Amino acid sequence: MSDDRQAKAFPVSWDQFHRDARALAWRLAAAGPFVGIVCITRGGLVPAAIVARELGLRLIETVCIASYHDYKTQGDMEVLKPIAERVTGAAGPNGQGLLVIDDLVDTGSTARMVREMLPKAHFATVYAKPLGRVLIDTFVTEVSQDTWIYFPWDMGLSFQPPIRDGVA
Ligand SMILES: O=P(O)(O)OC[C@H]1O[C@H](OP(=O)(O)OP(=O)(O)O)[C@H](O)[C@@H]1O
Ligand SMILES: Nc1nc2[nH]cnc2c(=O)[nH]1
Ligand SMILES: [Mg+2]
Repeated sequence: MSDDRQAKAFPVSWDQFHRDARALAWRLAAAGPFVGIVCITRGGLVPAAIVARELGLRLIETVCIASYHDYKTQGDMEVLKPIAERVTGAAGPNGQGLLVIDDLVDTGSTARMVREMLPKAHFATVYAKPLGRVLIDTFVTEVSQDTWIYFPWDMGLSFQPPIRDGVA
């Protein structure tokens, strides 16, 4: 989503993210068991840590994919690091028993690419937009396609001018 005129901002605090990632873990507890996690970097690292703690999983792998090279603009997908054979070897055929985690699915391009690597894995995200949600087995909150989610690791506290100062 790159049209700023339509974009709705959805800022997520650390507290909120922790609650939502825990809610994801509750849902995944009923969908497992899983032999390990493959998190899609970088956004998947934080929810993967929370879910791994809740589900007692210690085999954690990354698949490193870059696509949004500029803020809000998706470019060519690049796999910077594939999934280690040692991890796929611990799972069933085609990734059966592996849990793939990302922070969100938007257009679905990232999830689609990882799905090709692990067709039978269970895909989970904390947030989902309509275009990509069909690719995800478990998610917590759906937001509209014209929403931009701001994660707590992308934000900081800043001064807000009093409302009165903005009133003409
Ligand atoms: O469904 P899509 O349209 O593919 O978009 C979703 C992906 O975009 C973001 O990652 P990004 O590529 O920005 O990299 P990052 O996780 O390193 O921030 C997000 O973390 C997802 O991985
Ligand atoms: N932070 C963030 N990254 C994204 N990548 C694709 N969609 C989004 C989004 O809504 N927020
Ligand atoms: Mg990402």
